[in-house]
Amino acid sequence: MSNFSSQLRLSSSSIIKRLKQRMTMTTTMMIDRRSFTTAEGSRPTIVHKRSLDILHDPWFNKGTAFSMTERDRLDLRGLLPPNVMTSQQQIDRFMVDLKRLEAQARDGPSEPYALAKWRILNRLHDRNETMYYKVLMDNIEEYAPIVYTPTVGLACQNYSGLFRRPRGMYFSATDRGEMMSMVYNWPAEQVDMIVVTDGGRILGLGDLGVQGIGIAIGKLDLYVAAAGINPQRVLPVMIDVGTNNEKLLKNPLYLGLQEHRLDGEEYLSVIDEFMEAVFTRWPHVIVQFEDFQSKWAFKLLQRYRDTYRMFNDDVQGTAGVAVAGLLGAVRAQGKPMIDFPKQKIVVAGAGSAGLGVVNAARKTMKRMLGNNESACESARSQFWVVDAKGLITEERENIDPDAVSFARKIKEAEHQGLREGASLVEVVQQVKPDVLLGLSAVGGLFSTEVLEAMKGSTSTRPAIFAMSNPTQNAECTSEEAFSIVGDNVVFASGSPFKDVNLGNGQIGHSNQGNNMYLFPGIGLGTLLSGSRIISDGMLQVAAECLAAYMKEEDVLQGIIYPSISCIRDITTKVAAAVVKEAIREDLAEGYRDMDGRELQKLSEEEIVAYVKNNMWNPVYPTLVYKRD
Ligand SMILES: NC(=O)C1=CN([C@@H]2O[C@H](COP(=O)(O)OP(=O)(O)OC[C@H]3O[C@@H](n4cnc5c(N)ncnc54)[C@H](O)[C@@H]3O)[C@@H](O)[C@H]2O)C=CC1
Ligand SMILES: CC(=O)C(=O)O
Ligand SMILES: [Mg+2]
Repeated sequence: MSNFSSQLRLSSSSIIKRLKQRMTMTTTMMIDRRSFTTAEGSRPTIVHKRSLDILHDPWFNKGTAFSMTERDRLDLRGLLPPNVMTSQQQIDRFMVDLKRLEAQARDGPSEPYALAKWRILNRLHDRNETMYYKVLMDNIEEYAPIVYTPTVGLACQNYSGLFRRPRGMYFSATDRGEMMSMVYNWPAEQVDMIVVTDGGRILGLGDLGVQGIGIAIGKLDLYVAAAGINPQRVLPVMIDVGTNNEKLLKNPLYLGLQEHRLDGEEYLSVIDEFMEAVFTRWPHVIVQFEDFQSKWAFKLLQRYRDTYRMFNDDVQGTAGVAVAGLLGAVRAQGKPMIDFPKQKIVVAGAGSAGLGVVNAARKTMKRMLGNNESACESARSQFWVVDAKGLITEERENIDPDAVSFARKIKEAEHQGLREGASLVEVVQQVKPDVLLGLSAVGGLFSTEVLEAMKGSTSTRPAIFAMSNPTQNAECTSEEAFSIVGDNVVFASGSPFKDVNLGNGQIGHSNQGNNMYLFPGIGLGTLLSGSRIISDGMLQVAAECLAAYMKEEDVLQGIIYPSISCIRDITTKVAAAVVKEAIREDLAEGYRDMDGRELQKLSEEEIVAYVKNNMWNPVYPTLVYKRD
């Protein structure tokens, strides 16, 4: 270590102090009409509106929590009931209303009940963002399944009916040639994070067209809650290129373009124009691609990843989360992670998610085996990929070009007693895998027969990952996995399931294996590092960080993912790991007044402090009016 860097370490607490000061200064300097302070809530925010305009602006509205002096300052006196409430009293009042719904739902949780909760939360989101995120963050275990999977799926399916107030931006095929100017219609001067979808494949629910904007909103809710991205700097985007969903095409109340999806070069030109427009207005923004059909997911990722700050959550986020879970499943067997390359893995589903997972898991095995040719071959031979047509081998006719490198050699298949197109149950029976992982979007695909076949697994602790969303699309339930395969199973699913009571005081743990554990940290880490691209290395360290987060004693009990209540903590760590890797790869150009060179000087501890200090918290700032 150089003298300089050891001195740096010695004085790390003073540097953290310096960091804090600098970041406070940055906040002050950057105050614009839309920004407001975060942690302390004491620094005033300048607003350029008053009276009812303030009450109708969810970015600034505090409702009954406006103090009397603020009511005077902002011409609000008389426009609100006189009793000034604390933010906690406001939340208590809101929760009484929400919980009343629970008491009325005598049949227990049901879809209409979940959707009613979504509507109540959505209305709060429209009225008062600070309070909305406070409620969400304080009750994340209860409300993540409402604003995110599974209920967000239901909300998307019903979006044309549920739509009240717009949120986010809509770019459509009819806006070609206009995007560069219309992007300036968005009121925020600064946008850090965009989640964009074309609605082509929303969760496992298929083509939902324009209604898919709900998933972009739900993902960004997690960016705010988990990563502390300022809600005034997130932008959900729907690119409406039409829909091939016949029901929507015929529905007179559908809100999107009622024409078939654009394809080929026409489609690409729309997405190209959108990317150029948003990166022209906000050169530092990060764009997360979400729920595109697989045929576009891979193509667009290849097209943009070396030029723009973007990633595909379904391909790359899911891959990292799955790899972390697969490593956990090895540890749950009492084995070291380095034994991962010995695992036999059957994957059902060869779309953006399934192939993304196999690709990343193979790379991890290869690295563990020494990264040479034989390591590559060895890693390849551990995976068996099955799609709607059965086992994928080199004999597959008209094989999807994205799946070619995952096809088994016909000799290998025969050696295993299998053939092209063998059914999932046959593959499981013959391979006797350690892990059965589903990303097929087919609810119940892991039938009793398939799960019975998993009893033949050569693992001491077979793992079942039913990762498809939402709940009804999960390949099996946790109850089915434990009751059919056995108490020793390691279980994970994309949408949450309850733990299973195994009797004798034992619990079968239901883990949630969802990309929500990575995408917020990948986004935040990229933002704060100022990396121009999102490298494989940055994604890799994110996955490793998630894997390392789990403690040995938990993993041995079959707990391979953290509880969602830790999501802010895990996101902080993932983001710090991503920043560190971007610095190591010399990609980090810095963020605001923390330039690349300053970043290079930070110790690990300082990087974590830097991340934490840049996370937004739901605290009402003091508002001060100034004329435009
Ligand atoms: N847990 C998580 O974090 C994530 C879960 N997902 C879920 O993964 C699912 C798939 O997403 P994509 O790959 O983008 O969709 P996709 O539609 O591109 O792929 C589905 C794949 O499943 C295959 N399949 C269909 N029927 C099958 C059957 N009977 N047996 C075996 N395979 C079958 C299809 O041939 C295709 O290869 C969705 O339900 C999505 O919600 C996606 C991303 C993240
Ligand atoms: C979780 C997610 O990204 C999906 O199901 O598509
Ligand atoms: Mg997705």
